[in-house]
Parts: sequence; structure tokens; C-alpha cells
Amino acid sequence: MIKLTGIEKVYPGTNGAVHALKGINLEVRRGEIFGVIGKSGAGKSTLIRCINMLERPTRGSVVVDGEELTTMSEKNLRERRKKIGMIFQHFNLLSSRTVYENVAFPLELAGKSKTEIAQAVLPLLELVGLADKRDQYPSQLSGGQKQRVGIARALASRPKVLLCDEATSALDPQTTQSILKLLFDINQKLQLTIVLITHEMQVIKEICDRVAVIENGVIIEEGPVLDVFTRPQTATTREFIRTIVNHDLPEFFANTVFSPTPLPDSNLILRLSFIGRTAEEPIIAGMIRRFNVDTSILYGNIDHIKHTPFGTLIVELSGDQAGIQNALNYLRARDLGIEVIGYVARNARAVG
Ligand SMILES: Nc1ncnc2c1ncn2[C@@H]1O[C@H](COP(=O)(O)OP(=O)(O)OP(=O)(O)O)[C@@H](O)[C@H]1O
Repeated sequence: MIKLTGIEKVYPGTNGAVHALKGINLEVRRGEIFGVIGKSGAGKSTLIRCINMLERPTRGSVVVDGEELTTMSEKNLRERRKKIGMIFQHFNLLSSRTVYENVAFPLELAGKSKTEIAQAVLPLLELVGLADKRDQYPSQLSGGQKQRVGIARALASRPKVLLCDEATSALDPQTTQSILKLLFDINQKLQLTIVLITHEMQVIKEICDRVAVIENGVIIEEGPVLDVFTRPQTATTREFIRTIVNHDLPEFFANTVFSPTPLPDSNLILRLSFIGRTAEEPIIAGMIRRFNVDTSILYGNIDHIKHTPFGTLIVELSGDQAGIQNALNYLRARDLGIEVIGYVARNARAVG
């Protein structure tokens, strides 16, 4: 649905040029919710604005629904942009217009009749749950309600793609949840392709199918959200995940130095992630039965990524080193995420 190839963006600046995007390649499939996460200044806004040419890339190609946008005239671009809706962090509503008039605005610009506009706007207000607020002004609405107006307005020209520029960053956690649920419902009902940018991993976890992590204008990691959560490849991704998944070790390990290799008389500490069906399989029980190892569960948690169960366990394996290695190999052959935290002297916990 969207294909970005070799996208570079250089902003000229008084203190020298800023290379905001340095060769981005990205493909977003039809009907999916694709998230781009990155820290402040990573290039997220620039990237999402390149998709609808609000920002023209310095180099590279942007294809949306089979059409190359970078070589298109402004006139043709204006037409194509109707198929790419956008919502913003600060909603960008017109304060002198009512809810109804804000949603009607793009249709008025497109020259639609009053009847056509009413036929389009009223169902949209129903869809976003604001039918009873149609005559209110933005100043009379909460942040969440304003974003609902933004969403209805973005959908008015029946886009195929919805771009969300930090759409929930100005909202409290509960309102964020309700807006994310609305975006998910719209994605399902209208088969709309959604691209969102965010600095919050919670947003990615709630609704995205796939995610790309951007840093310094480069995509450093990309994949299905479940894979990225359970097998993060970069320190930055691990940092983002840590904001929502408890990665802290139990307190009694606070001063422990872990060895990456076995020491004499040491126990192995592992962090295991179970996804979907593996969360229901008796993997640990199977391991204990087969190998001569004792297993202590130090931490356990179950959560959901989109609608898939996702469990985390921190376990300590003790026994002879051959047994521990066999148990580790057994776990590695299973479909679960394994992070070797390290080996600790057998008495570490008593001492720590
Ligand atoms: N119009 C501009 N002129 C010059 N430099 C710019 C312009 N817009 C962005 N930049 C620079 O490009 C880089 C990427 O900015 P961008 O806004 O895309 O990042 P971001 O990840 O969206 O950050 P934030 O979350 O803080 O908005 C930054 O170094 C920024 O200062």
C-alpha cells in the first residue's frame, strides 16, 4: 500500500544542513496498522509527512496505492492527498466552526452539495461517538472528543490511508486507550491502512501489527510487534520495551555481577517470553522432568500485545553444568524468546 525507497531529507539550516532522514526503506501493507517509534528528534514527523508530501523528500521514492508521489504535480498531489487522511497531536480543528462544520470542511472544499455533506458527516459522527455534540465548538470539547472530531474529519474524504502524527500524545492514559480502540475499530470496519508515529511503546503494543524503530534518521529495527517485543535486537528497542514490560530483576540481584559464561558452582538466570499458544504449553514442567535441574521462578507476568497473550518469566536454573546446558538447549529449541541474563555464584542470593 505504501512503499518508501531510499528516502532522504536534508533541511537547510543557518548552522548547517540537518540530515533528518538518511535512506529510509519501508513497506506498509494494505489494511495493517504500522507503527514508527523513536525518540525526540529521530525523524518520525519528517518521515510521516513525507508519505503525503507535506514534506518533500530530498531523495527517494514514495509510492502510495501504486502511484509515485515524488514526481507528481501539486495539482495532482492535492487530489491524491484526499486518499491519505491525517490526524495530529494538537487536533488542528477550526475553532470558529462546530463539530459538524469541522468534519464537513474537506467536503465543502471538494465542492460537495449540502445533502451529500450531510449524508457523509452524520454517519461519521455516529462512528466516532459524537452525534450528540454536532453543534458544539472545539473549545467545549475534551481532548479525546477533539481527536474524535479530527478522526471524523480525516475520514470524510474516504481515505485509504490514515496517518496519525502522535495522535494520543496530548491525551491522558484512559483517553489514549479509547482513541486507540477507535482507531482499531476503524481499521477493522473500513479496512483502512493506518500509519502512526509515537514515542510511546504502549501505543505500539495496543494496536500495531508491525513496528519500525527509527533513530537518527535510520530504521534500526523492524518487524511484527510480537517479534520485536520478544526478540529486540537493539539497545534502543530494549529501552522502549522496558518502559512497559517489567525488565527489572528482583531486588536481591541488585548488586550482583552476572557472568556471561558458566562459573564453577553457578546458577543460570534466564528471562523467557511466551507468546500466544506457547504461553499455554507446559514447557517449564517438561524441562524439569527431562533434566536434572532445579528451577525457581523469580518473576512472572502475563500481558497482551494487541490481542495475543504474552508472558514473561525470570527463572533461575541450578544443578550441574551439563544439566543446565541441556535445559538451556531444550528451551532454545522451543518457540519462545530467551534472554540469558547471566550466571551467578550459587550463594549470590543469600549474600545479596
Ligand atoms: N523544518 C525544519 N527545518 C530544519 N530542521 C528540521 C525541520 N524539521 C525538523 N528538523 C530537524 O530534523 C530532525 C528530525 O526532526 P523530526 O521532527 O522529524 O523528529 P521527531 O522524531 O518527529 O521528533 P519529535 O518527537 O521531537 O517531534 C531534528 O533534528 C529536527 O531538529
